[in-house]
Order: sequence, then structure tokens, then C-alpha cells
Amino acid sequence: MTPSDSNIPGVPSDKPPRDTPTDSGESSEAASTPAGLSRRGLLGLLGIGASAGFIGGAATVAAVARGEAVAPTNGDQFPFYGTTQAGVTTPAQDRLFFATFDVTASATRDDLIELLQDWSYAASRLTQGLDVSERGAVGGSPLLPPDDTGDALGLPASGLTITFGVGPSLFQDANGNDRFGIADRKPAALADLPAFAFDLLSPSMTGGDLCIQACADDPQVAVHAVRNLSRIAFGRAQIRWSQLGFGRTSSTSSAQQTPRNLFGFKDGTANVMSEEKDALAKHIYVDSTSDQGWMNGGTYLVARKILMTIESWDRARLEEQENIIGRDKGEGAPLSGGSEFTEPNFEAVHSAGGPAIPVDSHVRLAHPKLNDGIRLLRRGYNYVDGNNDLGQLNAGLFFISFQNDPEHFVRIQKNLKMDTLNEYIRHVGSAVFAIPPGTSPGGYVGEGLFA
Ligand SMILES: C=CC1=C(C)c2cc3[nH]c(cc4nc(cc5[nH]c(cc1n2)c(C)c5CCC(=O)O)C(CCC(=O)O)=C4C)c(C)c3C=C
Ligand SMILES: [Fe+2]
Repeated sequence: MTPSDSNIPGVPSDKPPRDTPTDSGESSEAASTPAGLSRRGLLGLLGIGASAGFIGGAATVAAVARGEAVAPTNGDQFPFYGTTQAGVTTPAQDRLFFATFDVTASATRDDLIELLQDWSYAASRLTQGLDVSERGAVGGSPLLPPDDTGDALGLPASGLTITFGVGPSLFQDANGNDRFGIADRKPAALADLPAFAFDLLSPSMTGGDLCIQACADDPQVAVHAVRNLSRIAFGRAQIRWSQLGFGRTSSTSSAQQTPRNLFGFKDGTANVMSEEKDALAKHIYVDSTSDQGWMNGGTYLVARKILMTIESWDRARLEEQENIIGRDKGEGAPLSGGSEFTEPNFEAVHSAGGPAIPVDSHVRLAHPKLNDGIRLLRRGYNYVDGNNDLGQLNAGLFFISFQNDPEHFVRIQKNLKMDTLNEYIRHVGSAVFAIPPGTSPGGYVGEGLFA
């Protein structure tokens, strides 16, 4: 299947920020959203469980003007609706807030469907720079908690994308129980990742039934999105673990400059780019040959939280750092010569003898030539989670890759067993999710799973 371009507009939108009223006094977006939040979703926003009583006065309240005092600086918008979900080939934004969720033990199949419907509806609004519902942060009854938390009032869409995923545990619990009557819809490719050499995984940063990847150019917008989606889920699903990321570590479009990771190296040079339509179809998106038709046009997300011992790295000689990566630090050119985008030549010989690109360097071991031609679309972010008692930063790479089979990640990660980079990194968190195809107005992400 050839993925559509529909999520790659890349042009600033002329839509007004957050619920600026139209001349009619209605939300500028109201007509384009197919349905409102379910009663359960509204109850979640109020922080009331499913058994709670009726909410009075559900009539639509005209949206209230937002952010008059703040001139929006990044009104970039990427449509939520499309044949593929946004946030995969979308030019990587600066910030990430990623969260995995556990669906509550008491939730039924209908609860799960309604949650995905509510999330899709809310995401279609949030990605337009609107509040989570029409009543929003300040348009509801003064006697009720506001629908929207209000922390993004006055902020533009900031390129927000919201990408939903479903994990292996959604289909079957640890005892093999078919939780939501979808066990026979589980793709063979969606399995927990195996243990890898040097793994130091913490259970508190591993797994999840569902995931939300929110990317934006403003961290407040990304956090607002996940926070409000989490409120909607109240009583149906709760956050298991989450990660804030900054400074994208990968380009996903050749129009973007290659960013740097916390080791100071350009990261993303050899990534699959959104312009590479054939490579996207071959390596990233699931096609009609999949064992599960509902995944046609979807992809798989692998997340790995990788701690980087940056203090030790900073004491390594430049030459050693470059030999470990296999590229030079200044330009990002392969050690075999040329400039950043020159193909590495693993046969090239160093003037002092031996291979110019060390055999145990990261780029050699991760290169398609040593991995049956496999390519990943990497979309990771740096993170810093404070410091330890020794004054060292808890910092690293929140690695995210998209591929049409998680086994492709597994293949490369196994090959990285000999990687000299391993002396400076540890994988501490891990998860894998199926990313269903996109949806259209009136539908919801994951609908094919229940059809
Ligand atoms: C299993 C997949 C990968 C993990 C895990 C991983 C961790 C990791 N990578 C860097 C830094 C760099 N990686 C680079 C290239 C690169 N990395 C992977 C895969 C994983 N990396 C691939 C497939 C590639 C491309 C290889 C190629 O085709 O040439 C680079 C070089 C620049 C670039 O091409 O992006 C850097 C730098 C770190 C620091 C890290 C863990 C913390
Ligand atoms: Fe890498």
C-alpha cells in the first residue's frame, strides 16, 4: 500500500487559535467535529466515576474567545484525520509527551470502544488548537469543573499531533484471557519484545494496553493534550508510565536539519524520510498482505527509554567517540569520508591500517547492509529526568521507531549486541504498540479492530 500524504501538510494554517468564536458565536470547529464526547467521557472530565449521576444542562454553550492577549507564534496544524495517523511521517516537532495506559479491569468492550471514540473526537479538536470539548475551559457551568484544564488557553496548535496505539496486553492479559473479545484480531507481529543483552528494564517504565504519542513544538501543548485525554479516560483507563522529551533526535523530512542527541552527534541522518514514498511503503506501513486487515495502512511503534551515561561519555576522547558512532562529530560524515549524506563505505581502509569505520561501530552494526536491508523510521527525543545522588543527570534518548514489523527493530537491536556504544547506554524502559491506520470524521482510531 502506498501511504497517503494527508498528514504531511507542512504549511501554517490560517485557522484561529483555540475556539476563537466565529461571527455566529459558535466554535469555528464545531461543524467539522462529527460527535461530542460520550456521557462517560464527560463524566471523566468531571472526575466522576461511571456510576455517578446525570449531568444537567448538556446544551451546547457558545465557545468563549481565548488568548486575545497572546499572539500565536506557531499555528502549524496537522490534520488528525487521514488514511494514516499523523505523528509518524509528520516533520518531527521539538517536543514529545508519550504516555502508556492500562485499561481498568472492570472496563467492558463497549467501554473500550467508547473510550477510543472519545479520544478520537477530543484529538480532532486538540490538534486544531481547540479545547477538548465545545464547553472547554471556561464555557461551562461555574458550578462544575471545567471540561478542559485550561493550561493551553491562548496557545496555538503548535504542530500538535496525537498518535494512538494498542499494545499486546489489550488483546490478552497475562493469563491469556480475551479481555475485550478481540484476541483473534491480534496481529502475529504484535508480541512483547524479547529480552536483549544489557537490558536493565524497569517494570514501571515498561508495557501498556494503549499509548498516546503527543508531539508539538510547545511542551505545554503536548502535556495539555495527554492530560486532558487522560481525564477523559477516567474510570476506563489510567496512565501507566509517561515520558517528556525535548530536542527531537531525528529528522523525518529532508527539509529538516539533522538534530543532535545528548552525546553531541547528529542523529537521524540515515533515517527513512517522509519524502521516500517507496521506502515508507516497503519498510514502515503495513500493507494488505498483513494477517489482520484492520492494520492495513497502520504501523508498529517501538519505544525504548535509553539511559546515557553522559558524564563518562564526556570524558571519552573525541577520536573514541567518533569511532564508537562511526561518524565524525562535526559534520556527521561517515568515517570513510565524504559529507553527512555520503553513504558509508565499510570497505574503506584507515590511513593507519584497519577499517576506516570500525567493525563494532554503531552505524555499521545498525546499517541495512548488516541487517537484511531493514530500515526503521526513527522519531526519538532527548530526555533529562533530574539527577542522581552523585550529581549525574538521569538523561538519555527516548528512542521511538516505526516499522511495519517490530521484528525489524528486534533484528537490529540484536545486531547491536557488539556495539561499543553499549558501554555508555542502558535500556531502562520498553514498549511495543500497533498503530492502527488513520480514521475519517465520524470514525475513530482502532475502529477496524471491532468491525
Ligand atoms: C535498534 C535500533 C537502534 C537503537 C536502539 C539505537 C540507539 C541509539 N542510536 C544513537 C545514535 C545514533 N544512531 C545512528 C544511526 C542509526 N541508529 C539506528 C538504530 C538504533 N539506534 C539506525 C538504524 C541507524 C542508521 C544506520 C544507517 O543506516 O547508517 C547515528 C548516526 C546518524 C544517523 O544516521 O542517524 C547516531 C549518532 C544513540 C546515542 C542511541 C542510544 C542511546
Ligand atoms: Fe542509533
